[in-house]
This record gives sequence, C-alpha cells and structure tokens, in this order.
Amino acid sequence: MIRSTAAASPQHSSPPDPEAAISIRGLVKRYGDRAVVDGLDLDIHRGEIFALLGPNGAGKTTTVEICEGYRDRDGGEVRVLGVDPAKGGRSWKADLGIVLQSGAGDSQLSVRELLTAQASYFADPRDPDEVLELVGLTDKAGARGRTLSGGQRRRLDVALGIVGRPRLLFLDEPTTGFDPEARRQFWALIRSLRELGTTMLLTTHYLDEAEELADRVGVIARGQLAEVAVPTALGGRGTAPAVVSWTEDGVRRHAETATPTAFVAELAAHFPGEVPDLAVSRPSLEDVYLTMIGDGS
Ligand SMILES: Nc1ncnc2c1ncn2[C@@H]1O[C@H](COP(=O)(O)OP(=O)(O)OP(=O)(O)O)[C@@H](O)[C@H]1O
Repeated sequence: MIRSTAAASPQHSSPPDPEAAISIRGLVKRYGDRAVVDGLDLDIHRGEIFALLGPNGAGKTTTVEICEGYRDRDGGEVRVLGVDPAKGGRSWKADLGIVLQSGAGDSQLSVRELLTAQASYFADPRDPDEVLELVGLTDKAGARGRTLSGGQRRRLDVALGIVGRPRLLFLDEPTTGFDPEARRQFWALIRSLRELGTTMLLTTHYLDEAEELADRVGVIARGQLAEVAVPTALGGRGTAPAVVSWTEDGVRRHAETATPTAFVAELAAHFPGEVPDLAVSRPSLEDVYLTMIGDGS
C-alpha cells in the first residue's frame, strides 16, 4: 500500500522553496484526459544526490523534463535553482547539465573535439582535458565518438553534461548497459562530482545504484510521490524486524526479531563455537520498493 506524503492539491502545500535545488508543489501534467503527474510535491536540496525511482510509465521522465524546461506543465509550481523552468533564460540553462539516455557518442568528431565544442557554449566551462581526466577518458581523447564502447560513450555523455560546470546535473538511467566494473567506476565519478558541489537528480531502475549513490530516494507511483527517505529508511526499512538465520542439526532455521543483537547473543550461548551459517538480514531496498509499488501502477 502506498503511504502518500503528496498533498492532494497545490493550495494545501507550502510555497516552493527558492533555496532548494528543485522545489515542486502540486505538479500536474495531463496527456488528453489522463493525468500522468497528478499533484506531485518534491524538494531536492542543494548538494545532494537524489534518486527518483518508479515503475515504467510512473511519470519520472515527465517530471524531470518539466524541471529541465523541456515540457510544459498543466498545474502546480516548480522552481529549479530558484527559477520557474517555464521561464528559464540562457544563464539559468547554463547552470543545468543534462545526461540523456541516448547520447552524442555516434559523432565523427574526436572525444576532445566534441568536448571543446560543447565547452564553447558556456561562459565559464571546465577545461576539457580536466573533464576527460575526471571521467577516465584521457586515453580516448583522440578517438572518434563512434569507436567508443557503450560504457565509454556513457562517460562521454557525462563529460558533455558537466563541461559547462553545471550546478545541477540530471542523469537519466546513467549506467544502463554497463558491466559491473564500469558501474563501480561510474559511481566513483558521481561521488567525485558531489564532492565538487554538484547537485544531482538521478533516475534509475537499479535499486543497488540508488542505495550506493543517493543521499535520499523518492518513489513515484501513479504520478505522485509515494515516499521520500534516506535509502536505509525507505518503507520503514530501518525499523523493520530483522531475520536471523542459522543452521541447526543440518536444518536451515529463520527467526524474525526486533532485537537481533540479544537474539544472536542467546543463540550463541547454545552453540559451543561459531553459530553455523549465521546471517542477520533486513528487508532490502528492492524488497520495500516492490512492496510500495506492488498494488499496480
Ligand atoms: N508525449 C506524450 N504523449 C502522451 N503520453 C505520454 C507522452 N509522454 C509520456 N506519456 C505517458 O505518460 C506516462 C508517464 O511517462 P514517463 O515517460 O514520464 O514515465 P517514466 O516514469 O519515465 O517511465 P520509464 O521508467 O519507462 O522511463 C506514460 O504512461 C507515458 O505513456
């Protein structure tokens, strides 16, 4: 069951927070008669990495594109870096970095040429060579975009998104198609960008990615924000009972307990040495996420 924190309508909300990186109140977007975003409230703080989760068609891309100024809204208030995206001018746009799902990697230009061209659109760009270093593409500076691997193209997409020194970076499913090592390297890149002070809004279907990277996660379902929390607390995860598992007389045993430390201490007293195959677990982010969206989308 969804635990809705979204206000029913904009008039019940506080006004948008101009200090937030993104502040949304009562956002509505309709296609025909259907509201695909239906009264969504959200604040993303400056400097944080925020992951937006939700099933296919939940309204994530629509919400993000309204924030980027690429789609009109039918209702509600939105402020991105203090500005209404429907009225955002050139200097506001220059503060945004956007990494879309399909990037510019097919170009005949070299990686450095692409970055240098992109940098020329901005008043105070990063040095393209520093950006190449940051994304781990220094060795590929002279390579044509189309000769890059999928993971390298994604790094190039990020390089293009950050060369303008954005204050706010939108990352749409950034690691789709990455191998496990490339994902870990990409996560390190995202963390180093956070250390440079960049706010990031990430959409992803990878729960482990959200858990690794995000300071907070928000779950969108049916056009509303179902819950916002730190990843360890979403869906009551932090206070959910733990499950203690062990093997006894060749049989796997499980016990649910609110006091796993005491339970394990008691269990330990029954065994001469180590408790065989002892494990203590709590619901994963995926467990609580699936429960939250489980009643249809
Ligand atoms: N231009 C459009 N015209 C009509 N319907 C649209 C349009 N764009 C999106 N929709 C519908 O709006 C709903 C929300 O789409 P959106 O792309 O925001 O979802 P999403 O959460 O990003 O999904 P995904 O995880 O699949 O990317 C979907 O049902 C989609 O079919």
